Amino acid sequence: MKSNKHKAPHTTDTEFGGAIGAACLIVLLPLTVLFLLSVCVSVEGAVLRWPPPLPPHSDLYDPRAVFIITVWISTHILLYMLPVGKVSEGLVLRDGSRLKYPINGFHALCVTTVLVCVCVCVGVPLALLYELMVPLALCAMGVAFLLSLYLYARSFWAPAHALALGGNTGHAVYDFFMGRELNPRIGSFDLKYFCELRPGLIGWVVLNAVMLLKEVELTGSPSVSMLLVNAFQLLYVTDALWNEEAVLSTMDIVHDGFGFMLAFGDLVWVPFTYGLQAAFLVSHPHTLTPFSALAIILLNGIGYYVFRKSNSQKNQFRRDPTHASVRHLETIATATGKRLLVSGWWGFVRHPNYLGDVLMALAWSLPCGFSHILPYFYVLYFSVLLVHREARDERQCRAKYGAAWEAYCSRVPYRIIPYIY
Ligand SMILES: NC(=O)C1=CN([C@@H]2O[C@H](COP(=O)(O)OP(=O)(O)OC[C@H]3O[C@@H](n4cnc5c(N)ncnc54)[C@H](OP(=O)(O)O)[C@@H]3O)[C@@H](O)[C@H]2O)C=CC1
Ligand SMILES: CC(C)CCC[C@@H](C)[C@H]1CC=C2C3=C(CC[C@@]21C)[C@@]1(C)CC[C@H](O)C(C)(C)[C@@H]1CC3
Repeated sequence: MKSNKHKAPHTTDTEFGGAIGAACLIVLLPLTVLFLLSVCVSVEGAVLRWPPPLPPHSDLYDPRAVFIITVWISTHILLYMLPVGKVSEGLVLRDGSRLKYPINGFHALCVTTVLVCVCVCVGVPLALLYELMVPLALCAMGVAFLLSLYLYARSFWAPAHALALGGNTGHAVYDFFMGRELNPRIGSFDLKYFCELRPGLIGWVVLNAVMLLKEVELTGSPSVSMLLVNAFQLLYVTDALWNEEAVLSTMDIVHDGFGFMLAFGDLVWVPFTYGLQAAFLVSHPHTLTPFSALAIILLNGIGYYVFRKSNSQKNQFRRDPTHASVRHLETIATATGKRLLVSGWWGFVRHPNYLGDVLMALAWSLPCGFSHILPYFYVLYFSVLLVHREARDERQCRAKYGAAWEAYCSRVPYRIIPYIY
């Protein structure tokens, strides 16, 4: 083992309640997924019922789930490695180098869509996956745990400059959770980038389609609520993969190490909790009036518009501040040489992209009605995640930009919601 002891970044600030918080999350996150899935398919759908309707032991493991997860991940590894689409460079790393990333996630989504359609046409019983949700989630958890152990172990062989600034306290549990290595790669295969956008994100919309097929099997036709949830979330995932290059400048890729938090988040949390609304609608049908359907479509449209426009404006500005679409915007200089936007979307609130995202999250829950809290899990969790993320980003920007950041905050006082927060 190489000794990086003297050069490796040593983290002293911790998040998520430090080692104890991380240990609790490592146990609680998988239990939460199992709990949510079990409540979701139960007839009551009541989160407060005690004891919760947990599945019997015999329903936890199914060899078919192991087979499906293996085929799924292998297919996406193959699609990632296909020499299709362009290759883009990430941001400059601490050692001055830039990594190369394949931009072919949208192709992977298209191929997956074709494969799903073929399966439906030739009569593969995809709706069966509804009954396999718990074993599938458990199997994905196994993959996330094994991957995290591998990532933690291999990080001790990584050079000091390849370690993340945030996951190196020396405390094993905390570092395992946060991730020690920034961009772990096997050859040119980037494990974090692959997991962030492929198996989990695409898996989420495929599971949504499974819920739709299950509803059709049970009732003969899809409900408007189910169609809306599927369409909204498909739009979100398609957008992420269409704008795949933009993910290269997100906090997860640029700042966070790859450890249990992201491995579990990408491979389990996203596919098995982000689509709970569709799973809920299978066992709790809800009929929307045309007026409420239109109002929900409008809300999702506004959310998407704010999310996309603000993200694109910042990405364009960071790529080329002289571009015609951004050069008229007012900015302030920072000591780093980078400028901060203080007009346009980023002069409205400090995180307009979060505002748009949370409006969409609400629009994804409303098609399920107001009889249960469960379909609102995503919007509640997501609000907490964004408030926490905003605070992390604020800390990093204050450290990076100092007085210029203070000036930005006094020019744009609200963080996410104008006049409220
Ligand atoms: N669905 C989900 O589960 C999740 C979705 N998301 C979404 O991902 C997207 C990306 O979010 P995230 O990575 O958190 O962060 P952002 O895209 O909001 O990026 C924050 C960075 O933008 C730059 N920045 C901030 N203010 C300005 C300004 N005024 N002018 C120019 N640059 C500025 C700073 O970086 P620098 O100056 O170094 O360029 C800052 O660190 C969001 O739309 C979010 O909603 C995020 C998390 C989870
Ligand atoms: C389980 C933990 C408590 C939390 C894990 C958080 C992760 C699930 C999220 C952290 C940042 C994410 C992003 C997206 C998905 C969720 C995670 C991985 C994202 C890929 C969704 C689609 C968007 O368009 C995006 C901007 C590309 C997102 C990037 C951040």
